[in-house]
Amino acid sequence: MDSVETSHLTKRYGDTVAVDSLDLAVPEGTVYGFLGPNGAGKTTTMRMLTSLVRPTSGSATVAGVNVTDREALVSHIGYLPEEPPLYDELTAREQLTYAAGLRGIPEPTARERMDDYFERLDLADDADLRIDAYSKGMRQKTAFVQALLHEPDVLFLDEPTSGLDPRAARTIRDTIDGLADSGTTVFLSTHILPVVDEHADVVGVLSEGRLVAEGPPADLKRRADAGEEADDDRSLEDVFLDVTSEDPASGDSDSEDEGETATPEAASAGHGPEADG
Ligand SMILES: Nc1ncnc2c1ncn2[C@@H]1O[C@H](COP(=O)(O)OP(=O)(O)OP(=O)(O)O)[C@@H](O)[C@H]1O
Repeated sequence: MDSVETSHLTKRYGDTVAVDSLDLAVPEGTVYGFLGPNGAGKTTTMRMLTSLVRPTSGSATVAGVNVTDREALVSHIGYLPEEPPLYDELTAREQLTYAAGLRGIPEPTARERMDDYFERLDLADDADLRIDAYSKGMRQKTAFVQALLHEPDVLFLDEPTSGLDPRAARTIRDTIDGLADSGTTVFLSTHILPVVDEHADVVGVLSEGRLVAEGPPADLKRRADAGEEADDDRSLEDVFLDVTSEDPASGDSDSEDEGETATPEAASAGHGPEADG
């Protein structure tokens, strides 16, 4: 069974098709690098897969659970969104104890896991300070631990190393590798392509709501090479710019304009709360 399966998954906001008939099949224990220009539909996809917004049409299961069944889904998933929900008036330890309680994790277990992550992420000395005194990186570390404290089957991460110093970023990336080795599926959305290149088993590139390329990073680079003069230095960035530069799905893909990777409309993403989730 695949950990993440979607079939014609679609989300519309009025006239905007944020996600357009997406078909995914992500095997257990995979690190899936989810790429795409601003406004491509990555966040919307992850919000559907974590049951925060309802698909307009199509279907999806995560860890075998239909994403419309939020109650059944929550124990199987962890989500680190771009702007993590934390209570400023709590300390990191209080915040995580509270989150662990909601997930039904026994307190001694929660404490043990927390202390382990605090050590690894260099947060131990600050774990009893209020979050409103935290730097962006300290908040990010707290939210990362919150997303995985209950050892979910599938972990959705949106820019997990955002605001982190190099050592903490490395720890997070090592943690991702370790989780995948032990069978956790990690769905990783980031604009930092070298991270995806190094850690993802499979990469999917979304553009205007559609999946325009998918495969192991090495395959994508090799495939991209085939149409070019011999060039051993193709990077994932080159592939990304190629497949998102025009609308490849329409077959109209000869473009020189490397800088533009999304339509201006698609780039002006708004992330307001939604009534139908
Ligand atoms: N709540 C909403 N209401 C209306 N439109 C929305 C909403 N959320 C997203 N959209 C639109 O859906 C499209 C996809 O947005 P989404 O946030 O999923 O993109 P993204 O790939 O995560 O972008 P980024 O890389 O900038 O975070 C955009 O056109 C955006 O404006």
